[in-house]
Amino acid sequence: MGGDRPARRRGAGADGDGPDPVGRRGARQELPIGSIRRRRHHPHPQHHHRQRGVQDDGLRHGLLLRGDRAGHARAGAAHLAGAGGAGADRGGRARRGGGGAVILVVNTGSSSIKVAIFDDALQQRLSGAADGIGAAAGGLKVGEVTREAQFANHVAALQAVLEQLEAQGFPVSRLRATAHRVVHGGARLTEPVRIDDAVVAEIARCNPLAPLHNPHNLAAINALRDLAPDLAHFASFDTAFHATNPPVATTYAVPPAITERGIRRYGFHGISYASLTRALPGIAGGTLPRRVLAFHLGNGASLCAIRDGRSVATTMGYSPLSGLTMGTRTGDIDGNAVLRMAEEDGIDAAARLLNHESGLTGLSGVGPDMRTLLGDSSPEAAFAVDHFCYWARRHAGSMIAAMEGVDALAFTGGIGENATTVRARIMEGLEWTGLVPDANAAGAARLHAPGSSVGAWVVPAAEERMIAADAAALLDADA
Ligand SMILES: Nc1ncnc2c1ncn2[C@@H]1O[C@H](COP(=O)(O)OP(=O)(O)O)[C@@H](O)[C@H]1O
Ligand SMILES: CC(=O)OP(=O)(O)O
Ligand SMILES: [Mg+2]
Repeated sequence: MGGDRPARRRGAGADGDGPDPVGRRGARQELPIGSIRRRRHHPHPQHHHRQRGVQDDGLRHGLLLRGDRAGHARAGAAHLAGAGGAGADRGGRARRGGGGAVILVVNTGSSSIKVAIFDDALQQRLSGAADGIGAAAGGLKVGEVTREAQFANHVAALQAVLEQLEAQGFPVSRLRATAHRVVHGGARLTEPVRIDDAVVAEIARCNPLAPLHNPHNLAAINALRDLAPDLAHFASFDTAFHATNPPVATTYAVPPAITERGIRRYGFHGISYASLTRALPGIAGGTLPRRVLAFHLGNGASLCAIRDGRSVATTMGYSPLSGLTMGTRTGDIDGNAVLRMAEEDGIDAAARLLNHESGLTGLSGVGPDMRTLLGDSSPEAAFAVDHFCYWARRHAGSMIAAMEGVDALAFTGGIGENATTVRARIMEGLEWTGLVPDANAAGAARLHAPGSSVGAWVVPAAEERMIAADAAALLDADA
């Protein structure tokens, strides 16, 4: 899957460009419908009371959906009728994308939106991504169509993606449901859910806990709920897989009154870990190893100790800031150091520094992109890569202790799937576990030598398929 991802441009790193690090802005982005036809026009009384609290990048352009719903629905329909575009009618002409209703999965990251279309058999029919959102240079790739683009904000990027999906046979009118990755579900949203106003409010409540992610997740959810109010919309949560962590793992050593305020460890990348747990037996052959140490190494990076298929410990905590060194995030840092920065530089500057200007970017002065760093000859870039590998190994020791040993390692995410030298350096540091790494060639799924007492595997990230499966299960339960 990593191979499908559009190349990231220097300076357009995943985490570095979000302009609102503490998620304080209240206004919402709105989706200019342009040529996109709303699925059905059906004014919704509750709709006007929906929780907002979504980031607004400050730009409003084109036709705003909420300005004149009926008018735009008519304009959109007229445009489609005139254009005779692929998939312009629900039951009639053959569409380029083939027949049948589909699920649209939306994975909104800090500077990218990945989408995928799944049919009833959960076969992926089309995938796409817009990246470099908010940066000077971005890109759009949907199916075989690729172009350079500049996206001022997530809603503009979503619109471009939807237009391309429509052009390739998957208009909004053909959707059975939309299904979203939501990074932070807090303590209450611990299973996939159908989105209603209460769910939106709860997600918005978690915005300050995942400032690089939740506001963008909500922007996409609100835009699609506006566009297709009658459609079923679902959310799967990155935090949910870790709901099985014991209290001793999730509780910070603070008085209970603080914990009750929600200040505890949650953990993230859970959709990726859930999907890895399902996929590993098929890749490794046999049943799921009893103790799996999973490495999700992307722009955000974390580890998860998975015992008997359940998360028992993970490196991220209250927010996706802690644990490993990341593209732009510090990973673990002493609370008193944070207080000092807040005191001397102000809270906003400290939040920006911790979330956007640190990690590989801060250490190297080059940027967050591992591929770029590996090709950079400066000592700073080399030190940033050293730091990443060293802390991945150190945290690995902690995860192994939490599950009292390890039977298999599994690497996923853009770095985990593709950066062979990074993987090799992490594995070299774990040979004390009984792991004997193999040649570790690019493209290999098996990374351990014959006779190694610990397995090591590459598991392509399949978050989108997992989210589609969650939504399909809820649709079936409703039927
Ligand atoms: N061939 C490669 N070699 C080294 N690093 C790579 C390669 N392909 C992707 N990456 C790295 O993967 C990271 C992005 O991971 P990804 O999982 O796509 O991020 P996101 O968190 O945005 O989903 C970047 O640091 C990128 O440089
Ligand atoms: C939770 C998180 O860090 O996500 P991402 O890797 O997409 O930034
Ligand atoms: Mg990711």
